[in-house]
This record gives sequence, C-alpha cells and structure tokens, in this order.
Amino acid sequence: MSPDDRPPSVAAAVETLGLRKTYSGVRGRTIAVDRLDLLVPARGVHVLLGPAKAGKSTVLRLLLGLARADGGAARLLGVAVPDVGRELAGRVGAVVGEPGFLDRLTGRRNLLMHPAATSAEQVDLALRRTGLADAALDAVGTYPPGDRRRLAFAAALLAGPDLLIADDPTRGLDSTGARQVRTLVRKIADRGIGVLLTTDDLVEAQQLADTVTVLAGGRVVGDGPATDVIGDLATTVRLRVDDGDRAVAELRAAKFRADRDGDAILVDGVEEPADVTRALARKKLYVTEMSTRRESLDSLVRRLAPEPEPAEQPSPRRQRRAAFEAKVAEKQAAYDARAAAREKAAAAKEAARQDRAETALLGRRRAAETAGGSGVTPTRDGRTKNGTTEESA
Ligand SMILES: Nc1ncnc2c1ncn2[C@@H]1O[C@H](COP(=O)(O)OP(=O)(O)OP(=O)(O)O)[C@@H](O)[C@H]1O
Repeated sequence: MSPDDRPPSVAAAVETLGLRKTYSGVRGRTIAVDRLDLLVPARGVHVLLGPAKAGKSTVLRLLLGLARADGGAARLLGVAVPDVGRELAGRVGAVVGEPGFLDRLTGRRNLLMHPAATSAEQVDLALRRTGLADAALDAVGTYPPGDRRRLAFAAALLAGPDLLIADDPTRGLDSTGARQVRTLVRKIADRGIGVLLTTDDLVEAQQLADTVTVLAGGRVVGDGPATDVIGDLATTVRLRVDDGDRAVAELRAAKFRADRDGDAILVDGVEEPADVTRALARKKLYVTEMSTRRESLDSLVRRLAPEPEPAEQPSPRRQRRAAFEAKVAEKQAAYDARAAAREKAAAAKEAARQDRAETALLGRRRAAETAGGSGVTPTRDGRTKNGTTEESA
C-alpha cells in the first residue's frame, strides 16, 4: 500500500514509502535515495543522520518538492508531496541553503520584506523566539554566521508552521553558533513544532534527536528512538590501576559497567570520565593511565549495517596455479569434444555399413523365397515372425 492509498496519519509529520531518486551525470547514474521508508513523528526532533553523500539533502529536496522522485511516495502532514505546496502553505517551514538576505538591511527589515510576513508584531515575535531581538536593528552583513542562521529560522517560523525542515543547520558554524542553533532547535520542538533536520555529526544527533533515521548510501541502516539506535553521549573509558581486580569490583559496586581488558580496565557507558576516577580515589585506588573513546559515525554505520566479509584473496602463486589448471581443463574439454565427435562419426559409419549388409541379406533371402516358396518373412535380427529363428525353423 502506498502512502497515497492510506488515510493520513495524524501521528506522522512525514511518511515516505519506497522513495527513490537517481541522478544521471557524465560519470553515470547515482542512486541518491534508494527505496526510502521514513517515518517522522509529528512532535519532537527527528534527525536524518548520515555520512557525506548519504542522500540526506536529496531526501529533503524531494519532500519539499525541489526535486522529483523516480519512484515511491511521500506525505507531509498527511498531504501527498505534489500537493504540499498548494495545500500546506505556511504549515511547513524550511531552512535549506543560504537564504537571500540583503546584507545592508537590518534583520528586522529583511523579515518585514519576507513573503510570509503579515505584521511587525509577527516579525518581532519571530526575532524574539530566535534570540535575535538585540540584533534586530543591526545590518545583516554584520551578523556572525550563527546569527545569520538563526535569522533563517526566524523567517521559516514567520507563518507559524507545524513542521520545520532544516538541512544541516549547524554546517560551517563555530562552536558558539552551533550551540545557539541547537538550543534554538530544541526550543522550537519544545513549543510543539515537529522538526526534521539532517546532520553528519553524531554528537549533534545524540544531543538533539528524539528519534533518528540513519542513512548510508541512500538507504536506511537504522531507525527508531535515538537512545536505541545511536545511544547517548556515553564514552568508553580505558584505564590502568595498580590493583586491577579490586578496581573492577569497586567500580561494579558503584554501578559502573567495568571489565578487565588484559592488564587494563574498560568502563562502558560513562557520562563523565571524572566520575570513574573519583569513584576509584574514594577507595584509595589511583589511576596511572587513562584514555577515552567515543563512537564515530563511521563505526556506528558499520555496526548498524555490517559489510559482508570480503572473500579471502588467494595468493599470487595460487592464482597462477588456478589459471593454469583452468587452461588445462579447457584444453582437455576441447580434446574430449573432438574425440566424442570422432566416435560419433565412426558409429554412424558402422551403422550405415550394417544397414547395407542387412539390405543385401534381405535381398538374397527374398530371392531364395521366391525361388523356394517358404512363406516365412525374416525380420532384421534374423528371427521369423512366429518367434523362431530361421535356423530352428
Ligand atoms: N544535482 C545532482 N546531480 C547529480 N548528483 C547529485 C546531485 N545532488 C546530489 N547528487 C549525488 O547524490 C548523492 C547524495 O547526495 P546528497 O547531497 O543528497 O547527500 P548528503 O547526505 O546530503 O551529503 P552531504 O552531507 O555531503 O551534503 C551523492 O552521491 C551526490 O553526489
């Protein structure tokens, strides 16, 4: 059943089924989105997470009608995608690409000129909600990149959308700008607006996502509640302590997931590494060496969609031997085919010779019958029709 056949689902902000997009270029065809089934809840932040070229932007472009799908179907807020522009005007806001703000005008003036602006009050509310009230009267050209991005959010919020779609909203921002935008995204979702955003930053996804779809090579490799699919911001801590066995026992007693790893100790799912060292110090156990590790997006994708084990490559010597054996087998097969043909020709020749001999024999018998009038008809194998051989008859 395609989304077009289903009754609109009030629980979903976005639904796609088998969505597909292929680009053709000089280097051939690229399947950017491959049979995508996506479900974005009506509330909360849904993150479309994936490495570069996973197809994230293409998905958003398809949903917003900026590109046409080759197959499948999609609905936004229950409306099929080709009709979204007409039927959902204002209910879907988008922060995609660089908005065309005029640098010499103030942020407020830029918003007042926006097609969705209906009043100064509405513009001022959008500026306040995006934390830009103080910068409202500054020229946009003076805005740091984080403020410029928040102004794009303010523009997308003007019409009071139920769903906000943002393509990699922290890309290119410094840590302050990225933090401001993430805080804003969380606030928007907390006001009951569904948010769908893309990112290739696992930490950003862990900080923001309520639900997540992990995309790789245009395909979904994992989806569901963020804590199930991508985990939380936990870190694995590896450390050394003089008395390793006692340290593991003390850490377990303090509810840490600790295990021996050779002469080191691994502690999984740690929120704050200093908590581990403090727990040990309380027991007079002192860490001599410590390192921390967070899962990367690549390892997450590998964990969710493990690649098949590559077949073991034979050594060059074995490869040469296999090629030689294949050649010998090929020659043998050709030789066998020629021998079989020769045998077949010889058998045909022999059958013809026997036919000729039998014909001659029959001819002689007929001549003898005609002369003697025996009335017995010999068969090919020399038997008479009454079942006795000619000799016994
Ligand atoms: N207009 C286009 N013409 C041809 N190929 C395209 C076009 N847009 C995207 N692609 C290709 O489609 C694939 C998916 O690209 P897309 O931009 O959707 O991925 P992405 O996950 O958003 O990547 P990134 O994080 O790098 O922006 C890539 O292989 C890309 O090169």
